[in-house]
Amino acid sequence: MKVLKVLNFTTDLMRHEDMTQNRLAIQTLCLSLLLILLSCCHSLINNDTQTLIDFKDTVDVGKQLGSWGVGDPCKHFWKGVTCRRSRVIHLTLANLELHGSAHVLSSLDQLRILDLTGNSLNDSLPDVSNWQNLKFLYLSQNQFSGGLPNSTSSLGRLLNLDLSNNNLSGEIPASFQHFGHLLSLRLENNMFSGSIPPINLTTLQDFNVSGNQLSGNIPSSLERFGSSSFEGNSHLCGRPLSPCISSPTSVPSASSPSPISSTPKSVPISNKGSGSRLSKGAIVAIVLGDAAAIIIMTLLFLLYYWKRNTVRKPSTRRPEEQGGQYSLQVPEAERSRLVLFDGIDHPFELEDLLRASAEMLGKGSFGTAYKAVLESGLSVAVKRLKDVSISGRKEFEQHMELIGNLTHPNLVWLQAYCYAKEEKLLVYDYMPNGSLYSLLHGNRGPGRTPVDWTTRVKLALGAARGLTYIHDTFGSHKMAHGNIKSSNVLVDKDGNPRISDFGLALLMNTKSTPLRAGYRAPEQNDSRKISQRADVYSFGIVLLEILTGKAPAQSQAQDDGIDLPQWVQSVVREEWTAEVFDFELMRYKNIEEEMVAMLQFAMVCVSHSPEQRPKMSQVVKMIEDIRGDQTPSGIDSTGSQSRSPLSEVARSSL
Ligand SMILES: Nc1ncnc2c1ncn2[C@@H]1O[C@H](COP(=O)(O)OP(=O)(O)OP(=O)(O)O)[C@@H](O)[C@H]1O
Repeated sequence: MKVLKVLNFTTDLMRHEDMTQNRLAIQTLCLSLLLILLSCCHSLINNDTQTLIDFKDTVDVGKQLGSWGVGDPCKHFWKGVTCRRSRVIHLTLANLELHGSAHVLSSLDQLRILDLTGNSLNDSLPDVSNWQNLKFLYLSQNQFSGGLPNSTSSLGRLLNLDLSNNNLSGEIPASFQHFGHLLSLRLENNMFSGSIPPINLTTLQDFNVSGNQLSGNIPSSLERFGSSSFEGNSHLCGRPLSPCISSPTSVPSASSPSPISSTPKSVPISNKGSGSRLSKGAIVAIVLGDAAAIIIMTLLFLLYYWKRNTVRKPSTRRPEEQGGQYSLQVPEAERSRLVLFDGIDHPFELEDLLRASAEMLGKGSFGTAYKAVLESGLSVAVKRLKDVSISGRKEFEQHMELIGNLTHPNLVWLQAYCYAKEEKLLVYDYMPNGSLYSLLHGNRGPGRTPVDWTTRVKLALGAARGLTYIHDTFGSHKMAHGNIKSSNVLVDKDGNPRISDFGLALLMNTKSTPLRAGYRAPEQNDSRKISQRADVYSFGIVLLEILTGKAPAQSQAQDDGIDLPQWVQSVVREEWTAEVFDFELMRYKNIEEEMVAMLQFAMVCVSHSPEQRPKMSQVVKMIEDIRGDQTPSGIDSTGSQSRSPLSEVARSSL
């Protein structure tokens, strides 16, 4: 109706000859278009909001979603809800005693992550046909029943699927074979029956169908997963379980072959009885056709290489040799390779990046970072990677998908990436306010602006939330950041902290951390293996930096910094505890207790034994508790340093 009205209006408009009337009409037309646009957006926002409210009404028996219902979920805090461009993209509601059907969620068509783990949701699984953008689906430890929905094939972009520990039944759909990005498929402890379809995905790292009612041969493509992935299915056989035994008495069914005798029938090469042999003419035609196709392909191939080598020879000089200029080596043929992630406010192309004015920000463990200002005025940070350990394009792209889907407000978002033979570029949001490292340790001389306690707590809390999000999102994979340090906590234009460089430690070398000595957990000194517990250790060091104002050692030699946990312990033992805190903090009144509480917890984070360290979610809770609702503390005009109660409380905890 609205569109018709606009069309009629446009026709009317053309009949007007008077200029003033025309102008008036154009203004009204723009206004009506704007109104239509606004009403569309409004109805979209309302749809997601209404869906969430309906879901709460259906399942929130334990009243755990108290924050839901006030205002807009994308503008106000609704527990577990993350939005992008006013649409709900993440819904993470694990362990909240939710009970009932989740069907209503099927209309959230922009979801990237849905985590309903550990509730008591029942009924059949929701229709998934709208979830085409979904990357992570965690529905384990509920009471979902029935078969997988017919629309499962819509989930082709999934990275992780966990339906374990439910009452699901029916067959495992063969469409999983087409989930080209799937990293983890967990279906254990359900009632799935029939045979396992021949899923052959090179991407798959984690697979479990144990504790079901599956039967028949284990497909050879899945043998590489250990026996624990298949145990508890009494009719399943073949490697890595015991071999299938042939028996003349068995009669296997088509859909669920028995472990006894499952030799596939051979397909006849020529069907002699049917009289459908090819004629001589047909054979000659096929041979000629094939030959022509091969010749054409060879010519195209030669043409491509001739063009590549004569028309455009990419420079092989590094930018350093070119006087530090920003010059990227992306051959013409590979320029379409810039992949932008969904929801970018100002899309751009590789050409825009190549034309942009740029300055070097610095060199890190993974390569060189530049600030690039595009002609549109947009500033981005471009990271030019060196020594990428992942060599294949596909693997690189999958890794980027993983990183690019993390969109927590306390992470530096990856906007785009480019994979070319000579160049691997990552494009991030540009953070104009430096890093926590530069705020704490930069320019300690005259003219320095001190960082007050409220700001320090805000930065610590935001960074902890960002890291918790990384750990929670990849909980089942035990993925970690691997390079937590104050220079990787950047500050955005609004003064909010954002963790940078997530996923790079995994990209450069799947086993080791690039961490500098002062941030490295004791167990990493030998193995260098990254883990969530080691991240907590590194985060503990960041907390100690915030409290003491001192920088940790950057190298084993330790001539450029100190072993922070050791230093704190030695200071506290010598009873001049107030000295442990940054002298800049001493002018703020009434913060001693908060600082001491934070110090105690930071020291638990840097416990020698990984098991004694808290989880990041506990760190967040601790910082939230420390601050409570207190308003920023005022400056003590006397500047006096308080020793009590620091000495007693802090010493007793260390
Ligand atoms: N998104 C960004 N916005 C603004 N500045 C950035 C951004 N990413 C990196 N930088 C800055 O670029 C410089 C180099 O950063 P880079 O991350 O490459 O190395 P690093 O953090 O010093 O060390 P590492 O590689 O071990 O993390 C640093 O000064 C950093 O603050």
